[in-house]
Amino acid sequence: MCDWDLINKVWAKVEEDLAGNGQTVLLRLFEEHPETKAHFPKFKDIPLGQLTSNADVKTHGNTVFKALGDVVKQKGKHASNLQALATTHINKHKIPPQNFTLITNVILKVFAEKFPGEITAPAQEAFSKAFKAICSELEDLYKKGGFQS
Ligand code: HEM
Repeated sequence: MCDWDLINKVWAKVEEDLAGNGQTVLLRLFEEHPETKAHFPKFKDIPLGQLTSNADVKTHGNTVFKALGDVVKQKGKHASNLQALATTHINKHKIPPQNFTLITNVILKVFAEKFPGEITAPAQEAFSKAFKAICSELEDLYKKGGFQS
């Protein structure tokens, strides 16, 4: 069982600057895993250094974090949210499933740095469990969706 209440408590803090926090995560993802940037038609040809001031990165960070917040708020009853994400990321964006593990690991790292007061050991554990469950459910949906890399 994941402690969704604890996760939602931290998420309220994340929402104080949803776009900025999403932007930080995307930039860190591109920095630590440069191959992920190549999946984004809007960003793949722009050097990382220029993306820090790119408004589209912030807008997309907001989009990603809005969707992730919608998942978190379901407190585990997120099957339809994950199905929608899997469908577009399989068929439209063609994102291999292991990228979800990369981004959720980056999210945990960024949260620990930005919110040391909120990311207590139990909160870290709750997010870690929830993200693992989400990634594994997405992987199952990818298998059902016949993802071909
Ligand atoms: C926490 C995990 C993620 C969430 C919640 C998320 C959410 C979203 C949402 C809501 C959209 C727009 C609507 C749609 O097309 O479904 C989107 C678009 C997209 N996502 Fe994700 N995403 C995640 C992870 C990733 C990862 C790891 C990659 C690639 C490494 C990726 C690549 C893309 C691309 C290329 C688009 C299209 C961007 C554009 O409009 O130019 N996503 N994502």
